[in-house]
Amino acid sequence: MLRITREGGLALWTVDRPHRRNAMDWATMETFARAVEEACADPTLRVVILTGAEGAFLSGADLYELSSYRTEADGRRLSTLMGEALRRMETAPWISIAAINGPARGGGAEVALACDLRVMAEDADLAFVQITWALPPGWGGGQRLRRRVGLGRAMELLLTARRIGASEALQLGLVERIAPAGQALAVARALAEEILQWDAEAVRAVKALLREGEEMPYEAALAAERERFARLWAAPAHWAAKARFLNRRSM
Ligand SMILES: CC[C@@H](C(=O)O)C(=O)SCCNC(=O)CCNC(=O)[C@H](O)C(C)(C)COP(=O)(O)OP(=O)(O)OC[C@H]1O[C@@H](n2cnc3c(N)ncnc32)[C@H](O)[C@@H]1OP(=O)(O)O
Repeated sequence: MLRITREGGLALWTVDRPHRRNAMDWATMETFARAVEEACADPTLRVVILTGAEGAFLSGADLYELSSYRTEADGRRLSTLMGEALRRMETAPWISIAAINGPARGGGAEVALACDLRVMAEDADLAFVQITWALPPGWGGGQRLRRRVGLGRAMELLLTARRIGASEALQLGLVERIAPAGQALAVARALAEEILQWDAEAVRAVKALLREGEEMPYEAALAAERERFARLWAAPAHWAAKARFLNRRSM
């Protein structure tokens, strides 16, 4: 199951199947996909933290349940359901943070990569183990990994399925912050609070311009960035922030 709690503009999504090390069964994947859609329709949501229950992040898809789904159509249903949900998360107006609190395997590593930001506990690890199941990645993790670490390194990680510890993950640019053991969620919350202090429209603009810049020709991305800047220049939040600076000596 996916447990969802909400505190103001922050939502916490916890994959809660500890007896399976938070492997996602169909019901959890469908709930996850629905949660992404509903979150995209909620203008008050600003940050989603995604984590796993009881010391594991996500161990991918549920290998027990999936062993009864053997056809190509089943494979397509699986890669479409999660592939589309993760893509939607990338274009969502809110910021997603993966709190990697324990092992992330296969599809679990792909989910982490699709988030906007990642905090990883120093004793957690990530592994793209798809090849050990005679599969390539199918939830978009191959493309995301290549864009992040380059072709050769992505090839090496996908073809060895080796475990990547927190300091290597940081060095490779696979995660943005490292947390002490047991503190991934706390550090992710602190990161969320840092983001929540800023103007919501400006945060959305930063995400949008960085995400769209990955997909647009350079000149078009620069033009889109200039346009977003101009729009927010005229917004009240910008002038309120400037007024706080300009008036600070008269207070
Ligand atoms: C189809 C999508 C595909 C993809 O694109 O990659 C996948 O995601 S396939 C799944 C890929 N994931 C894995 O291969 C991970 C397998 N699990 C592990 O390597 C380890 O369990 C762990 C995650 C490193 C945790 O190890 P540990 O802490 O030692 O726990 P256990 O191994 O004892 O597991 C406890 C319990 O959980 C069950 N489990 C773990 N992972 C899965 C899973 N992905 N699906 C179903 N069940 C899982 C494990 O079997 C144990 O239960 P019992 O067998 O009942 O004891």
